[in-house]
Amino acid sequence: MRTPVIAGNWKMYKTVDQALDFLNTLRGRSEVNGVEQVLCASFVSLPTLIQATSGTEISIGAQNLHWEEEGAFTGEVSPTMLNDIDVSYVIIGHSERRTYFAETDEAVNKKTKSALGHDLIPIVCIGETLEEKEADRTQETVRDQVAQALDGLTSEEATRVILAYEPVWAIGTGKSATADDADDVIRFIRKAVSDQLDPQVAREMRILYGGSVKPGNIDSFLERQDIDGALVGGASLDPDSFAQLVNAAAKSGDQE
Ligand SMILES: O=C[C@H](O)COP(=O)(O)O
Repeated sequence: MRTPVIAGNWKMYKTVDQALDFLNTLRGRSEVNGVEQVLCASFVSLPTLIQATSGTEISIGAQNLHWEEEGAFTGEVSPTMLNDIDVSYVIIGHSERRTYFAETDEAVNKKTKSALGHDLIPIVCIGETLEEKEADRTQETVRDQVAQALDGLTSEEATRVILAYEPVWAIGTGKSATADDADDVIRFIRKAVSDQLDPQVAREMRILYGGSVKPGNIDSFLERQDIDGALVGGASLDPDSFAQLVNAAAKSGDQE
């Protein structure tokens, strides 16, 4: 059985004090069993958040990393540095990084390998743009992104990857994919993983949906067998709404 994951992507929101306020309000409100809850915050807040969540069921993730361990790469953060402060997860290849920071599939692959080599759990984002969707190229796009992200990984490594299917047109727009459409694409992704690696990896790999997920629509995604949780932007910024998402996922895990 795959443990559901609710990962909040705080993007470039929240100062250190605001991050701590969030945790203080969240305390005791989110279910601790049967679900992995992850908060992916800015690099600046990570050490404080890790200290504040020590001994709790909340895990902390970064939103990016460089694949090299060290070097002359101004402004970058290495996997070794994330290890040093006990970060557990890292988002890789988010569409905002692909669009605004020219992150390529090749870089996504290098970062994924580097994260795995440093015991970080990569949350690798894939998804089609509106233009690709309208040209009926959703499957082709996600298949290529998955193929390149997982290229060269062993089955054992690939099983540790979490994929997040985030249609770019659904991110921050309030217009989520329908559960039917998300489910269709995620089943297609599972089949692609099975063809590329092996059926067991496809059965064990967690695949999340992301794009305008909120407490009001999370159940429709979680009730689909192939959707293992969500990567959430806007609705993860509020502790009450994040707790509701986590609790919904814990409940969905109970029912399986
Ligand atoms: O990483 C999260 C996604 O970009 C989704 O953001 P959103 O929930 O605000 O649409």
